[in-house]
Amino acid sequence: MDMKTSPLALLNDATLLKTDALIDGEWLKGPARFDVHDPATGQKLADVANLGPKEAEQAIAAANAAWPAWRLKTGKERSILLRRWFDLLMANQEDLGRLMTAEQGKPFPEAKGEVAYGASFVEWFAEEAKRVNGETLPQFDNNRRLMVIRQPIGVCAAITPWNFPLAMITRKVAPALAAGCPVVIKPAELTPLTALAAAELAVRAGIPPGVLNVLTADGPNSIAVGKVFCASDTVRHISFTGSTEVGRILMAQSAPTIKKLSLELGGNAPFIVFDDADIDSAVEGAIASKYRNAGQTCVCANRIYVQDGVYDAFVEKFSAKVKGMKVGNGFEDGVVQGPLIEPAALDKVQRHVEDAKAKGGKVVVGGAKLQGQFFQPTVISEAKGDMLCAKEETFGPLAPVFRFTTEQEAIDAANNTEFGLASYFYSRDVGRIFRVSEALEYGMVGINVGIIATEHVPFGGVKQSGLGREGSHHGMDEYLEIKYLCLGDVLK
Ligand SMILES: NC(=O)c1ccc[n+]([C@@H]2O[C@H](COP(=O)([O-])OP(=O)(O)OC[C@H]3O[C@@H](n4cnc5c(N)ncnc54)[C@H](O)[C@@H]3O)[C@@H](O)[C@H]2O)c1
Ligand SMILES: O=C[C@H](O)CS(=O)(=O)O
Repeated sequence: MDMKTSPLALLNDATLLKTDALIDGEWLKGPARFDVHDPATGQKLADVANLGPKEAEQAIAAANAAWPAWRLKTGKERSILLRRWFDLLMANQEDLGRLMTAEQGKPFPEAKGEVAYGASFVEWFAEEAKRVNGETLPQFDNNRRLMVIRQPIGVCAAITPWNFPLAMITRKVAPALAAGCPVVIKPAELTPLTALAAAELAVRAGIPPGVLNVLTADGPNSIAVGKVFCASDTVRHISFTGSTEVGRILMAQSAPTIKKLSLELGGNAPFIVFDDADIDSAVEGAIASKYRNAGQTCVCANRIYVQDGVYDAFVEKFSAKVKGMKVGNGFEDGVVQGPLIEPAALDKVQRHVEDAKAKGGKVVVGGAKLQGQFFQPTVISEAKGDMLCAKEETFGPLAPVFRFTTEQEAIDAANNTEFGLASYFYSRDVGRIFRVSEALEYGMVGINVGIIATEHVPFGGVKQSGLGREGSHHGMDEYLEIKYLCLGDVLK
């Protein structure tokens, strides 16, 4: 690695560049290594420990050994340690952002924003750790007392994606630790550096050895490690964020051990603009939702539906904004769209563009790959329901704009997918707002807004977008088991 030209040469704290895996408080070089590259330049950034099934078993054993002492801490004691971790994440926001832009590509300001977003889950669950309350119930016999307690589920495995290298980790690890569970994290092979730096800060915060383990692995070893997690009786909960396809695999692999699963999977978000919408506000919301992280988010607007009466005005205003977007290296001033994560991602966007054009779509802006792993921000008008971009998650900077006439037509089109994560619509008619909100088959609905996620809301989907919720007080439930106590002979 040529540190002279590497973006990581500018880290304020060079010791945050961790490349070994963390198991039981020890940094492990591992039996092999895999390379991590900068998607903007193709430059090698580092090589990282490439662990497999043997080390996965070690990490599970370490977590299980650390669990008794961790669960015996009071919620307040765990809260204090999580708060220290939050403070360290925020104190190192710039370095974590730099690592993230280097390995994932998102613009530096956006990366620093994700650090604050990811840290906010640690802050939130530091507080929730103190609120794991139980219940007392009316007795059915005066000689008994009935109560409900909630206890940590046990060793958790977290498998996370590359698009939010910190937030998708803390959204799982923070509630798990708060609830009293130890965790083994397997971060995406494309973006391990941010995860390892966050783990280093957790160690500095005083999270004990074995409570938080980070197992880095390349693609093939990720599959092998996943199988170990699924087959292990010690691992009681797998929290996965990633594609629906992999979610299905993990669900099937976990069936023999009846594991609790939290699945945050793929999306295909509709973004509906009605005639009565504030068009300028709808354009702003569509830009924010569609092109954040170069369109590589699970809640990006994937299909934009615009009612006939405002279709031309929306396409004109929206396209004018898209034309003005600056694409480039995430460290360059003014860049709002960085590279896509890998060549296959560009191929998928290009495939969706060519398919749309072949089926009558009109390219209004962009439509082509640029140098390297960059793709033009793209708008296609006259999009139709038989196009690939209507049925598949594009996961790139392509905005297909569909025309519709009636409210019911928009609802039916929006719901015509196996996915059900995020959805959006713009209207200022109160009756329509309630009719459409309640008719959309999605876990989340943005109304007159394009960005909806924050740490204290229940984030998650229905249908094949997943199981469970992350964030909010609901996020603790994934890591807690309910136990009913029936106490007899209490008056003797
Ligand atoms: N619902 C959400 O909150 C959410 C958030 C972010 C991303 N996503 C989804 O994730 C996808 C993009 O992320 P991605 O490309 O990293 O997804 P992916 O499913 O390819 O990979 C996600 C993680 O799973 C691991 N993995 C892959 N195959 C595996 C296997 N057979 N066994 C065990 N682990 C395996 C990968 O190494 C990675 O760590 C998109 O579909 C996006 O919608 C969803
Ligand atoms: O892509 C997945 C993230 O969950 C998106 S968000 O930042 O939480 O909205």
